Amino acid sequence: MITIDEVTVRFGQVTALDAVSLTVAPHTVHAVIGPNGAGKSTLLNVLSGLYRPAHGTVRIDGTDLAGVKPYEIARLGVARSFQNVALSGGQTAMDSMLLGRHRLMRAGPWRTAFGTPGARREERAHRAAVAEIATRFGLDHLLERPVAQLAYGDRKRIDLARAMCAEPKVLLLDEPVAGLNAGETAAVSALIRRMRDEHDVTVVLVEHDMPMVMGLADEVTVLDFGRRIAGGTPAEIQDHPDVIRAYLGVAS
Ligand SMILES: Nc1ncnc2c1ncn2[C@@H]1O[C@H](COP(=O)(O)OP(=O)(O)OP(=O)(O)O)[C@@H](O)[C@H]1O
Repeated sequence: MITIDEVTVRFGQVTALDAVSLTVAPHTVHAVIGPNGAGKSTLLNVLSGLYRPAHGTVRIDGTDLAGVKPYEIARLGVARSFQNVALSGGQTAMDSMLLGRHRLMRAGPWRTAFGTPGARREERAHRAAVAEIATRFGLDHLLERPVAQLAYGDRKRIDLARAMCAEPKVLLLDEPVAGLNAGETAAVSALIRRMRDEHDVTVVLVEHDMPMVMGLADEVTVLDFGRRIAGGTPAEIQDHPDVIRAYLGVAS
């Protein structure tokens, strides 16, 4: 369970989040939507510990994130994908997904560099785990390909699989289908659904693609100018007058 209670984040004069409260139930997809600048990415950055709220508390399974460093939050089982696919050029999909397992690796850089038997064994185990996750998500044929040569949609799916390699409890997704065509969007939606249903992952999803959100999310929180203006199931929020007003850009 993620509990966000009265969280306020300011950047100088801008209040990016204004006393926002919401809860995310375990093993659900919770979408955060709203017009540009509403505070959606800021909310994800608060959950991953990148931004600190000026006020309010964030708890993940009861642990208050105040003062907890981003790498410690990752150790708690929080992984994220990025709006702009953060995969670097020459590495293969396998290399990239191995990075996703970083928090699970025990061998430090020295043991790995000297190639001790323990470190080699551990690396083999991690490679096997990556291959298994890739197979499960139908991406195994891409593992040896340099990421830079992959189609954009495949890169997005590899980035999601990389996040899954951390075996997260909570997955933060920032616009996972931005720039994808309808077929690729359906493939990513199916992947996220499986993460929730088969891997017990709790997903917080920021996304502008409304049909995708409406088809996938269990709950939706709507932000506008840093405030939470509505929340509920997709059916409950889609006819909400404040939500319609926010999207039409009419002052409420
Ligand atoms: N690091 C920062 N420094 C200064 N201002 C910021 C920073 N991050 C966000 N903001 C401001 O906070 C507000 C909320 O931004 P945020 O990126 O969270 O919105 P968003 O809903 O994710 O928008 P979009 O849909 O365009 O990505 C905006 O006014 C933005 O300019």
